[in-house]
Amino acid sequence: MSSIAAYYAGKNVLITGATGFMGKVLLEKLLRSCPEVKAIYILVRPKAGQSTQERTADMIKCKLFDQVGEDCPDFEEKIIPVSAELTQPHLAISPDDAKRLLSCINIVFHCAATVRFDEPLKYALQLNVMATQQLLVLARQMQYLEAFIHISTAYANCNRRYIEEIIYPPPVEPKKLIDSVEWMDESIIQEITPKLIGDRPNTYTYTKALAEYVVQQESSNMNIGIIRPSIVGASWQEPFPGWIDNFNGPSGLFIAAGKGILRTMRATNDAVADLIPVDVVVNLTLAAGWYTAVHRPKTTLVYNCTTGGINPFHWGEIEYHVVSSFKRNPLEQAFRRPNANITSNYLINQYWITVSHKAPALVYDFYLKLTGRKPRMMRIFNRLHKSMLLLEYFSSQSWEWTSDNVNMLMGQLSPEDRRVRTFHRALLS
Ligand SMILES: CCCCCCCC/C=C/CCCCCCCC(=O)SCCNC(=O)CCNC(=O)[C@H](O)C(C)(C)COP(=O)(O)OP(=O)(O)OC[C@H]1O[C@@H](n2cnc3c(N)ncnc32)[C@H](O)[C@@H]1OP(=O)(O)O
Ligand SMILES: NC(=O)C1=CN([C@@H]2O[C@H](COP(=O)(O)OP(=O)(O)OC[C@H]3O[C@@H](n4cnc5c(N)ncnc54)[C@H](OP(=O)(O)O)[C@@H]3O)[C@@H](O)[C@H]2O)C=CC1
Repeated sequence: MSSIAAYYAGKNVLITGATGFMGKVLLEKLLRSCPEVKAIYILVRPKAGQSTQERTADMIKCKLFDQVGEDCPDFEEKIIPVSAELTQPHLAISPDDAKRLLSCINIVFHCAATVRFDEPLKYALQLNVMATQQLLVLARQMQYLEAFIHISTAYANCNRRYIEEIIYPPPVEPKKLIDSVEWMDESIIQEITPKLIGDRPNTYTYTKALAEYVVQQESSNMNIGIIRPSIVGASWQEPFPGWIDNFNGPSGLFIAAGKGILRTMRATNDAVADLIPVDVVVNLTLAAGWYTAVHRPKTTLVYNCTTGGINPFHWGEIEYHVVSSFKRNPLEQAFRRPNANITSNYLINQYWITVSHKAPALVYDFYLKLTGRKPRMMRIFNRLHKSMLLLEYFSSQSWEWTSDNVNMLMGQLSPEDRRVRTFHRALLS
């Protein structure tokens, strides 16, 4: 058994955000690669009329868990759903559940967050910063806690071009901001948000930067690790290639291009597209949990989980591969044949948006109306244009991240672990 799997044997793990894209993959990999893990507690909020238990039961039916179902048929018994709502006081965890968590948890992986770029600042603060503070309060009381791993983003400091594996001073003292927004009317907060976030593009990156600072300041004597993934895409190898369950980041735009809807997008051809497969991120995350608990670094280590510095890929190449892949494997019910082009020129992009997005949408909606059907194309294009506007910031420029801690972590792995947990070699190939 690899030393990482040996470490997690007999341990009780807590995951927040386990129903999310990355959280699911983390849960699955832990169950499959560390079969001796004792229990995995997952904080799951009731949602859309489903209880915590019902949501969990539904979640593990998804294809992602097929492999672990074959390898470890009783894996479900290791998953212990705990009802929580991270924006509520004490995370809305019942006193009994809290007592149980305090008495047994050895490692925490904090994945839960709002990743929306257009999230109102107050909510983004509540979930990405205040919930993290609440979780740290809980973690500090855990009698047997060995490591607390916080999932941040490589773009938390995207207002810098060169980003080291350190926690930068926050744009504002989080407590001051939290106290101010407590009493402010939503409309006032909305008014001042652009000024507050300053040279960051959205409330997401802003609050993720604040969260890192809070983790550093409020972790007292806990062993902390911070993971900063860049743009997380579909799985590369595990449990099978190509698994993803959302339209976030470029994924939605790739689909829109494959459906022949997206024909033009503002991006810079030679800007680095720092995409990283979700299974590679999860392998690094589990390795960091092991390293933090076993080697107990004196300071909080930050891991820039990025690819641009190791095996750079560019948006111009993405354009080529996305279009050629969908030409070879066309999507069903495509609106048109895939033929997307990126351009860094605003006017050219606006021209193509008019000619190859809006005009065809109007014509097609007119045809739908004529044939007694509900027009829908313009609505789809408006939603797509909103996504594109929010994502352009990230596809029009490049960043450089150091990766000394990631390299160090790789160096600590045994040959067996390197085989089981590719998070570096994969990027070199
Ligand atoms: C040849 C092609 C070339 C392409 C070039 C690509 C360049 C693009 C580069 C991109 C870089 C990305 C950099 C990310 C860096 C940071 C990473 C991280 O750290 S965190 C993760 C990132 N977070 C996000 O990606 C959230 C971004 N998304 C949002 O904030 C929202 O989705 C938003 C504001 C864009 C839209 O919000 P709404 O409210 O209008 O829509 P909603 O509620 O999200 O979704 C409504 C429905 O539309 C689908 N949808 C959402 N986005 C879509 C999309 N882009 N394409 C298609 N469908 C989409 C959803 O699945 C949903 O479907 P239902 O109603 O549930 O059935
Ligand atoms: N995807 C990416 O490209 C990247 C993601 N990250 C980071 O990785 C982490 C996970 O991201 P990702 O998996 O993409 O995000 P998702 O949006 O897929 O998942 C978010 C998770 O947080 C949970 N959550 C949200 N609000 C609450 C709440 N109020 N109470 C309890 N749980 C809640 C969601 O639960 P529910 O199912 O109930 O909504 C879900 O499990 C985040 O911290 C993000 O910043 C970093 C870099 C890139």
